[in-house]
Amino acid sequence: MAAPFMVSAPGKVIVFGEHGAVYGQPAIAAAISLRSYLHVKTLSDSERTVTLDFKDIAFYHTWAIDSLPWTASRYASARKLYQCHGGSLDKALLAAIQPLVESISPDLPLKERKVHRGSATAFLYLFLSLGSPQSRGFVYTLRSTIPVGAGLGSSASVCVCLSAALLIQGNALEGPRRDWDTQLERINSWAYAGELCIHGDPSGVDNTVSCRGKAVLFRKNADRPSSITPLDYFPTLRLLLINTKQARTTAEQVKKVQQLKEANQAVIGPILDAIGQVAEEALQFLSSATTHLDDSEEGRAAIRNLGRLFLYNHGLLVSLGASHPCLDRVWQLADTAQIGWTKLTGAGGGGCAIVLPRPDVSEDAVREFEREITKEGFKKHEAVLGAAGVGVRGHTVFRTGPEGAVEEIDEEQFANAADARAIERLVGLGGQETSKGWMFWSAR
Ligand SMILES: Nc1ncnc2c1ncn2[C@@H]1O[C@H](COP(=O)(O)OP(=O)(O)OP(=O)(O)O)[C@@H](O)[C@H]1O
Ligand SMILES: C[C@@](O)(CCO)CC(=O)[O-]
Repeated sequence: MAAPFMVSAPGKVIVFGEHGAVYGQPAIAAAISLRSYLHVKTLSDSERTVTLDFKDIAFYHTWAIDSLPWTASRYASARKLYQCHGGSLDKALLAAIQPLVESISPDLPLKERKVHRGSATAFLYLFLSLGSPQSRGFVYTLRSTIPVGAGLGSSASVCVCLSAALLIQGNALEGPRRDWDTQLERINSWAYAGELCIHGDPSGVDNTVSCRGKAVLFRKNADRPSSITPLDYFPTLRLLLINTKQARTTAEQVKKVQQLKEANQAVIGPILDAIGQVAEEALQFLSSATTHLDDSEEGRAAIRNLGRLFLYNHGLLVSLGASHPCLDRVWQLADTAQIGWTKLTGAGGGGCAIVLPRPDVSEDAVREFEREITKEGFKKHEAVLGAAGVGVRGHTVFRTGPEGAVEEIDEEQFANAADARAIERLVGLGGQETSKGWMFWSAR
């Protein structure tokens, strides 16, 4: 029986360019140290079932492998090539999955049912595309330190984990030690298919940065693959990440902007273009050899310049209706106390804001701001930008495994870890990372 293994992928913040990204404008996104972790256990020959144990959304479901609609998968014959997915989903496969998904969590309120069904759709689509009717049974246990529905790319990191795990199980990856760019493309293309199942019409920026890690400039192209430029020089920016805990879904937010655009192209089109212009200007500025975000007078001026771009970007998103009174409140608190420049991040409508502190702000003022934020019921997350992308842990997954002995992670302990810190301690990654036993498909 194959030994258990674990894959992991990070969440993200969009620093500039959300919503514009859906319409082909550039966006700058960075991976964060909050991550999803997927533990994969192979069952014995006689147990021909596949189980999802997605703890963060309290979703547990088992399917008999023989009962799945294998004949609907157009990939069945091409599976051995593991060809990358195009920009749209296979409608016949989606339709075949639908009855299975509709029977999930029937007694839960609609909102929770939708959450379960989104994840189940993404999983079944990928399992039927990349698995096989002769497949062994598996249990997939997922834990994440990324808050769900907060604009931090939780769904993308889940989709990257599922794609990587299923490709590993299908022997379609050679391991991070060689030709990792091709492998990353493969993982990313299937992760995007998962995102399409959950989000409707996403740009692909979230799964791309989750896959590759660090920071990227992303641009969706209509008629050819998206352009992805790794931003290896991306500076260590100090950002405060404030979660308003106001849940919303990316799919609904993207749809709202789409409807706005359809209703008034003449006004909304230029706003989306301007969002792209801000990202463009930020890129030129950040990639300039003369930009240093240090404590010198020039460094301080550079941070103020970035703050100005935060201001523009947020204002444009507000005019698209992407803000929320809670996000406005974060903005107001940070502005009144002269803490720094605030911008919503991700799809908006709730979720998270990022605050770029002024270069001259005192630590006392930041602490007071954090107290105010907590009083409002918001939560500050500690997140380091520029984290590693998709990774794998397990000695026997690839021929060239990690160096040194790697202890197996106890599935029970992982499934029942009390909180984010306990998960990170157990897996040796995330904020407390030692990364022992982990291998990543990109240079760290
Ligand atoms: N930890 C998780 N476990 C299982 N499924 C998840 C998890 N996180 C996200 N999902 C799936 O993705 C959906 C979340 O999408 P949603 O738009 O609410 O947030 P997000 O991905 O966190 O935000 P964004 O795309 O703006 O960064 C959920 O409804 C669920 O189906
Ligand atoms: C709102 C959006 O631009 C970012 C979501 O993180 C949607 C997308 O690009 O897929």
